[in-house]
Amino acid sequence: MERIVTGDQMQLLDKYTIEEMGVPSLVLMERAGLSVFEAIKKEGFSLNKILILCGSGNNGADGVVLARLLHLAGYCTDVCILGKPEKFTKEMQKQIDIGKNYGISFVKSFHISEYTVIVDAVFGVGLSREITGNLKEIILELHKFQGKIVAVDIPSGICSRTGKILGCAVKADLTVTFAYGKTGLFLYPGAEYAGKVVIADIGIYAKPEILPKPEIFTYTKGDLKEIRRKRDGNKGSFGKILLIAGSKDIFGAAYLSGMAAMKTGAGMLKICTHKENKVLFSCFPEAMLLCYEDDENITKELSEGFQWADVIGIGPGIGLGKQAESLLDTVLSQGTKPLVIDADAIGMLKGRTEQLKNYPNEVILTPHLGEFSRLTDISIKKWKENPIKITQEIAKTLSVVLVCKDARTVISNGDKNIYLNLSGNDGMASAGSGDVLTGMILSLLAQGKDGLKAACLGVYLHGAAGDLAAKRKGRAAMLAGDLIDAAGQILDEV
Ligand SMILES: NC(=O)C1=CN([C@@H]2O[C@H](COP(=O)(O)OP(=O)(O)OC[C@H]3O[C@@H](n4cnc5c(N)ncnc54)[C@H](O)[C@@H]3O)[C@@H](O)[C@H]2O)[C@@H](O)CC1
Ligand SMILES: [K+]
Repeated sequence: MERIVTGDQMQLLDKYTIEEMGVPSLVLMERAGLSVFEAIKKEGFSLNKILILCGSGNNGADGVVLARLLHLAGYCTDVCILGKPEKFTKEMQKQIDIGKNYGISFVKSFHISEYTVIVDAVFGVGLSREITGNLKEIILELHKFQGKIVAVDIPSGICSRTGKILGCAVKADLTVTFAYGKTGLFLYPGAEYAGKVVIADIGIYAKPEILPKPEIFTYTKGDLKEIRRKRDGNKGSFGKILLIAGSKDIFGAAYLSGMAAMKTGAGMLKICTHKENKVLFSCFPEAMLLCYEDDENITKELSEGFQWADVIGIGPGIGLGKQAESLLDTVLSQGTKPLVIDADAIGMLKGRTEQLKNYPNEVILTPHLGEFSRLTDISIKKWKENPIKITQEIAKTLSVVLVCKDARTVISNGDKNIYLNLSGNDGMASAGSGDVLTGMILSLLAQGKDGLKAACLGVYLHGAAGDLAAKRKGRAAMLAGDLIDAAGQILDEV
C-alpha cells in the first residue's frame, strides 16, 4: 500500500518537517536537487547541453540546486529564471547566490534547439492560478522541443490535486516528484503530461495525524499477497456466490462475470439467469444454474439462494425490463449477504436509494461514470474536477462502497481513506471488462474480504490483469476474457 497526496497535503508535510522536525528547508532542497540529478543520469538521456527553467518559488530553487550539481559534474548547463526577483522566496535567493559562487551560467534568453534536455522547475505544488501571458507562450513553445523534458516535482501548469491543466502545461518525459506521488500526476490529463513518474525520498515522512482528510492510498502487486489461498481450504472456505446476471438477449455478461469469479478463486457459484442462456453454460459446468422463464416469479427460489450464498451479485446484462426490476427488488428486500450491484442494476437504483441505505449488509456499487452521473445527477465533468471528494461524499450519502470506474478508478466507503487505482490501461475499455471486474470483486468478498478491501484489491487485480493481457495480446486486440486468465497467472505469482 502506498500513500498519494494532494499538493496541499504535501505543503503541510514540508512545513511540518521544517518547523516541527527541524530539518532546514535548504537541506530538503539539496536532497530534492540531488534526486533529480541522479534520476536524469539513470534515465540515460543525452546530456550534451541542459537548460533549466526556474520560477521564483521553491520549485525554481530546486532547479538552481540541480544546475549547480550538473555544472560541478562537468555538464554544460544554463539556467534561465522566468520568475520575477521581487517574488523570489528566501531559499530561491540563497540558491542563486550559491550558484553564482560556483560559477553556474545564468542566461536571459534561449533557443530551445540548442539543448538536448530541458528541465522544468517553473512551478511545483505552489501553482495557484492559470498560467497566462509570456510564460504561457514559453510553455507552449516547449511542446515543439525535440529533446527530453524533465519536470521537477510536477509539470508546470498541472493542478497537483486534480490533474487539470491550468492554462497550459509542460509535457514531460520524466517527472521526479518528492516524498509521495501527487494525485495530479496520476489523474488525467495530468498523468499524460507527467510521463514516467519517479518518486524520490528526500526525508519527508507523513504523520497521518497531521494530514488533512481524506487520506489517499493505492495498491501495488505486493498487496495481492492478501489474497493468497489457504493450503488447507475447501470449496466451502473459498465462498459461495449467487450471481444474478444475463437476460433473454444477453448471455455474455453472466458468463464473463461468473468465469472471472471462479477463476480468481471463489469456491462455488450459482448463476441466476434466463432459461435461454442455459445452453451457454454447457461449456461452464462448474457453475450451478437457477433459470427463470419470461415473467416467471422466482422469489421463493431466490430466497433459498440468499440462504445458501455467502455473497450476492446483481446486474451484468440483466437488462432494464420489468423482470429485472423485480429481481432487484427481491434482492434489496430479502437479501442479507454482502451485495455487489453493477451495470443495469445501477441504472434501476434511482428511486430505490432508501432501500439501498436500509440493506442489512455491505453494498458495493460499481458504476462507470455514465452510470454514476445518471444515478446522482452529477455530471462527468463535475466529477472529474474533484473525483476524490465527490466519490467520498456520494459513498457516504448512499452508505455504500462506491467504485467510480474510469481510467483512474476511485473507491470510497465514505470514510477517511480513499483508494486511487493506478493499474490498467486503455485496452480494457471494451465490452465485458466491467462484468469481469464484478466477478473478481464478488470472488474476493466470498473469500472473506470486507467490502472496501474486496473492491480495492479487485480493482487493482483487474487493472494488473489488463496490463499483463496488453503485454501478451496488445492493447487494441485484447478482450475482456483475456483479463480472466491473466488474473489467474498474477494470483499464482504472488
Ligand atoms: N522547503 C520546501 O518547502 C520545499 C519545497 N520543495 C519544492 O518547492 C515547491 C513548492 O514551492 P513553492 O511553495 O514556493 O511554490 P512553487 O515554486 O510551486 O510556486 C510558487 C510561486 O509561483 C507563483 N505562482 C503561482 N501560480 C502562478 C501563476 N499561474 N502564474 C505566475 N505565478 C504563479 C506564486 O506566487 C509563487 O511565487 C515544491 O513543488 C518542490 O519542488 C522541495 O524542495 C522540498 C522542500
Ligand atoms: K515543475
